[in-house]
Amino acid sequence: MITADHLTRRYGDFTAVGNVTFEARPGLVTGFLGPNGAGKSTTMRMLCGLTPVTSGTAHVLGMPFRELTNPGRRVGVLLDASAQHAGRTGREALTVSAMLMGVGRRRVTEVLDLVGLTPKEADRRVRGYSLGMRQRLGIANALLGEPEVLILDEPANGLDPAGIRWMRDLLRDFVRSGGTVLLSSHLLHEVEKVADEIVVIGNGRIVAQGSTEFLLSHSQRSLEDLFLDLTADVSRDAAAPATHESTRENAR
Ligand SMILES: Nc1ncnc2c1ncn2[C@@H]1O[C@H](COP(=O)(O)OP(=O)(O)OP(=O)(O)O)[C@@H](O)[C@H]1O
Repeated sequence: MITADHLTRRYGDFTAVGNVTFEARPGLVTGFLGPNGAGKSTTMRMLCGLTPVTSGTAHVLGMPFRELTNPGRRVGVLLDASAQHAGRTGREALTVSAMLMGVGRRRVTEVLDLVGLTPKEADRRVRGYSLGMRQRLGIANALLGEPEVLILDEPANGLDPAGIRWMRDLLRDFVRSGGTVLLSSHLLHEVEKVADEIVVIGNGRIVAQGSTEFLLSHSQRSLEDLFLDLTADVSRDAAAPATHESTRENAR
């Protein structure tokens, strides 16, 4: 379970994230959508204790992320695939993480195989990796500790079509076995296929949330049309965030 409760982050006078409240529940993929600069990464960083909150609370598995002992064994995080040590090989990067988490080396080979990085690719330095390969390595790192929760910021970015399908199957399998997934993405067709629940953020505020089925059945439109409508003119001065009911009005 992931819980954001009135989560707010200000930079000076600017509210990057304001009063964001939502849950991502076990057994479900929760899609986190919003235009560029809407506040998705800031929210995810607050959930992972990497950006301090101005007010509100962020809990993962019932506690602040920073209070989890050995967090990598509980929560798999991919926030920035390019933030990997360029001078290490993929295998070395994973081996260091495995050592920190107390995970056996065999798991490194397992996750490399799982994400489709060949032994030859795994032994190349990360600086020579394509975006898709970095993304696969980041996903491998998130899966390394066999966590219960995945927090993934645009994990499909740079993946080829086979990779995107693989990712979808992986996430569906993960939640089928009781895991929790929070996933941000700009690939709306993909989110429509993979997400059970959707949270839409615009200018730092939640503009809609609910089950994918609910949102789509009430709008009678694609997720792309609904998203573009909901985020077309989100005003920073807008009143309280939309709930299921007001989303229903919007979606008509
Ligand atoms: N350290 C910072 N200092 C000042 N402003 C920041 C900082 N970090 C983020 N912001 C601002 O907060 C807002 C939200 O940024 P964020 O990266 O969370 O958006 P996003 O929804 O993830 O966007 P994208 O889809 O482009 O990745 C943006 O206006 C951004 O410029």
